[in-house]
Amino acid sequence: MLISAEKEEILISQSPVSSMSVPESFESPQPVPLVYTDVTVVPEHERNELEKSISSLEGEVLELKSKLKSLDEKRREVLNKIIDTKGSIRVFCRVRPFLLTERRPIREPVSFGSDNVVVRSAGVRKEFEFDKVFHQSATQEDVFGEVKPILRSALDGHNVCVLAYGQTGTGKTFTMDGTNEQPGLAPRAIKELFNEASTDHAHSVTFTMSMLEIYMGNLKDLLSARQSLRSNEASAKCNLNIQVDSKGSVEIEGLTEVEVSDFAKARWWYNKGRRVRSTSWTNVNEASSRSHCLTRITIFRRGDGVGSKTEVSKLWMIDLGGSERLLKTGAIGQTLDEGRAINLSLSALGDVIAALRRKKGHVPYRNSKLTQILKDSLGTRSKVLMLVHISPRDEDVGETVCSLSFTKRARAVDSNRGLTEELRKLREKKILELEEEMRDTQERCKKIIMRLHEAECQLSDNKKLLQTTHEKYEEGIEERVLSPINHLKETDATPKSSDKHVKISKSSGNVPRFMTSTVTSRLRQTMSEKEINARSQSIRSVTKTLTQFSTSQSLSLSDTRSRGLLRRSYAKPLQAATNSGTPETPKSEIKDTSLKTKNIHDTSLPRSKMVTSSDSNVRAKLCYHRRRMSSLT
Ligand SMILES: Nc1ncnc2c1ncn2[C@@H]1O[C@H](COP(=O)(O)OP(=O)(O)OP(=O)(O)O)[C@@H](O)[C@H]1O
Repeated sequence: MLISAEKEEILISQSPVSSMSVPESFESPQPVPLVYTDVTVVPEHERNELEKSISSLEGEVLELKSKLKSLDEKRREVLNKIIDTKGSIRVFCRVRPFLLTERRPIREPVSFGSDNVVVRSAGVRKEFEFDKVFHQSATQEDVFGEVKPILRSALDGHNVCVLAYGQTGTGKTFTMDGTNEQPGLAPRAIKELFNEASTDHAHSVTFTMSMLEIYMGNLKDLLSARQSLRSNEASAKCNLNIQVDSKGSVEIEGLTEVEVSDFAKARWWYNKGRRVRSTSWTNVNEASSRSHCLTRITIFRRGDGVGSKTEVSKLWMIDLGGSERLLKTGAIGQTLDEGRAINLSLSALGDVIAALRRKKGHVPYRNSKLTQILKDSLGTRSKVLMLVHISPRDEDVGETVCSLSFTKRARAVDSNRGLTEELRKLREKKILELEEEMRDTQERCKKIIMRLHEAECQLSDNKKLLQTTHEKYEEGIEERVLSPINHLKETDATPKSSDKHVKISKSSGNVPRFMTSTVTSRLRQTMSEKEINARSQSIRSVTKTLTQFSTSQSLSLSDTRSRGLLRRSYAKPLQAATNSGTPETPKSEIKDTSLKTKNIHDTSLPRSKMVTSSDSNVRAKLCYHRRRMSSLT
């Protein structure tokens, strides 16, 4: 037998032989020195390694995902604790700066600290406490920074409500919508949701959006296609009904809900809703100040695991109607009605928040449309953030005191004032510790996500490589095994012109990647080539003594494994020639393991495992391959 299939080893002559100007007339296979080259075994070796690497990467990805899941649960827990310790209903105050058209008084009626506001009017000093006060110089970014944590909470499955409250002209719309240059909370929050969702590797998150307006107790769909109708008709036809399902989840019948796949789409719909709101009121005395505008983002969060449920949560961003006391300003007619409606719903909202804050048994949600809609988002599992806006003007002091009093009710119980100094310090310490734990967990999550991303990329690359390798490998076997004898002839023949090399190079381009030579194998091959060149003279004389390739030593190609071996043994030198960029002609020959080469090298090793080299380094390397090859037998 010429080739021992079990040994997976083939002795081939090296391409440099072709440079020895072998006469074309030389019919019988040219006896050449037998040089073992391990390039024939590298592909098998690499494929095995590829498979091993894939299975180890798959294991790592699973492990990382489970670690990420438990860290994510921990992060959720810690965040929830922080929000609960700070208070699930938080009230901030934002003081509007003086506008260019306004005159600054010598003694400003409103002064403020980091968490309190003091109003002086007619010799009376009133102080109000808040979770945070945003001064006149506070930017949109500063405000958003405080809102950000509860957005994370919305993504974690909690219903969240952000409300802008205050007298007309104090900056509610500026805080919620902002301008193109200074975007407000709503566009920033939507962007942040998309950002956060894109980094969530354990869940797939999708969003839908709805916008509506409550005016005089009627609900108007701001994203409806019917908005082309004139304002009055539209409001009449869009009086939507509020439904509560058995689980207590609130739904508004017929309200348009658009799927938003990215921030650009969400922004487009948001702007559309705002436009509809502002244009529909142009004939009605800027009544937009006397309506509430509600934007709802519904979050659908589904785990990657099989059978995992979809969690649904809502983020409400609400620009409330102006809170001024229209009844006391002598308003009449429609303005009076609007004022009544607004005051009713705002006071109902105040009652609900106060009841929740006091953890009172009964929460009066049914007293207004606004509180009915927000029933499932103002509850115990929800997070509420109210931003009270006040004016710095002297003329507005009365309204300022009213607005501040409204929120005083809302935060009467959990406020710091009710706590002793010791308890207050303890609470602050606990919050700091939790925040530290949160940062640490987030940092660990980030590292795991990075590694997970790397591992997934690596895994997908390796899988592609293995797939290509298999396909090409199978194709190669089919093509070449069809006519093995021709193949033998082809490899035995000495190409006459460079055209032949081009052809070879082209065909070798189809050689599977795992069959291409590695850096190490190319190095070994180069060393072997050098060795051959140095010995070319002695080789010439020796060749004559070599045994001719006999028919009894021909290959049996009925065995598929032998075919595979053959194919690999051919493909590799071809590719090596291509890689080297030299027009070398691979003049490969398959030699019998029993070739009489004893006269070349006196060695006890079987000929198939014999390596010729005078260089000790090469010998050492090749010895290693001898060992490896013998271990395959
Ligand atoms: N923090 C701020 N910085 C700069 N300008 C502000 C700020 N707050 C409000 N303004 C400006 O004050 C004016 C009134 O603000 P805005 O319209 O937002 O008030 P509003 O409370 O929403 O009024 P309405 O109830 O009528 O809708 C706007 O011109 C706005 O640009």
